[in-house]
Amino acid sequence: MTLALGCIADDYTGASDLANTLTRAGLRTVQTIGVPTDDLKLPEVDAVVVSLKSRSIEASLAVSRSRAAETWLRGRGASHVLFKICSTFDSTDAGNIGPVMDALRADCGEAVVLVTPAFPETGRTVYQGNLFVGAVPLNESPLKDHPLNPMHDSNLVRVLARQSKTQVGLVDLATLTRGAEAVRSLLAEFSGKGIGAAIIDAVFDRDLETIGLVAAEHRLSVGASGIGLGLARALVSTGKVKSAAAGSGQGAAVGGQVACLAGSCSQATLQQIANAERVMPVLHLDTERILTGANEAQRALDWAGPRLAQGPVLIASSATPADVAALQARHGRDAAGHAIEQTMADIAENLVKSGARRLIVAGGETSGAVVDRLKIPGFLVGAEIAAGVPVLRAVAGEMLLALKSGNFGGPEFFSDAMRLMR
Ligand SMILES: Nc1ncnc2c1ncn2[C@@H]1O[C@H](COP(=O)(O)OP(=O)(O)O)[C@@H](O)[C@H]1O
Ligand SMILES: O=C(O)[C@H](O)C(=O)COP(=O)(O)O
Repeated sequence: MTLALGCIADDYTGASDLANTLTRAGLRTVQTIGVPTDDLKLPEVDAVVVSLKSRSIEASLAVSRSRAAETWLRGRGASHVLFKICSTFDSTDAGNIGPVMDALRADCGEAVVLVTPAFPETGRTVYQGNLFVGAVPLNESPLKDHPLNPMHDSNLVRVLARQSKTQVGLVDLATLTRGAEAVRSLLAEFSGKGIGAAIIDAVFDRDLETIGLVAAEHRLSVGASGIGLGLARALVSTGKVKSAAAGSGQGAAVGGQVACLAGSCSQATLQQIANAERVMPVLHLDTERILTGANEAQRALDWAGPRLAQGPVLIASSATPADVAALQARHGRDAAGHAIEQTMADIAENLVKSGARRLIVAGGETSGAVVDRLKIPGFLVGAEIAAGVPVLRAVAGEMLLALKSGNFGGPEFFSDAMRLMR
């Protein structure tokens, strides 16, 4: 296997989002869970997206796991590695975007790392280094209330500089619109000044083409699916990759019961759950019971059993920012997050034991806990349900999953997903 592109994603929904983007841009892509073991049979692909659950763990662990993934990818020919982060730059001043970028940059000797979370297709744009989510700056968006990585500063040059040992510059939109040569010149200037990373503006889809052309000449970049799209387009347009029709994840129906699990507390997911209540039974978990040791997973399984025989169900821990904050005040942010993720994993494991073969999971950390517990080693990419959310076919075992980024998907996402997951 000689890879054209290696990717390291800091959460599983983000990995799935990127694998979808690369596939639709013509790259044969597989998403692995962690660094693949040697006995995992992978198809011939142009790109591998290694999923890590490293966005909200201790920075040194995130660094070591990312470096192991980088070694595996470079060992299979990847001349460029994309460190895939959230399109809303989910991180804290402790990391992990900065520390991981610094380590990967040192490993490959990259002069200047291009960094952008822009993904215009999903309303993520960057202007003068400031990240916008739709029409509002990041720090005024629902991401200010994220349970684990609340974002309070929209200026990514400042945000990254607080996390990184690398000096951070800005490639502004005016430079970008002058084309690849103007970007190259500015990056050369940065390198001469010891600036080792640059946030690059992007507002329109076409901006990604310029970014991809320049990024593909480097060994490392950091960003969301937008820069991934730019890289994929550059690899195809320069002839390094022959564009392939999407399709590896399409295939025979798997059948079996369908279950939806929501751990995301994003505004989009809360709305999607509310809409799902009109079409399927929904159980709202009692998170206080989870944190005080009651077996809420068993209660959920007792509730779901008879209903699954009739059709899909949705089990959610999701709550409003006020309720999330209250639970965290009583039990601690990390303790609450971990306990609820593990309860979701308990539920998923037993639903699969009882016959579920199609799982729709909302939330990146939640997806990580569920997929790790199910010991799924990787996924092939199927049909796109919504921007950034594909149907995933497990490479081992007859299962279909959808791992929905918290903020992605339309109002009827759960119904939309079930229509495509047969
Ligand atoms: N009711 C709740 N109160 C507090 N934390 C919660 C609640 N429900 C879920 N969580 C936690 O919030 C975090 C959601 O993160 P994640 O699954 O990545 O969603 P998103 O994709 O929206 O970021 C997880 O750690 C999850 O366990
Ligand atoms: O928004 C993105 O770029 C990705 O889809 C992602 O990283 C989502 O993370 P989340 O935790 O599921 O919101």
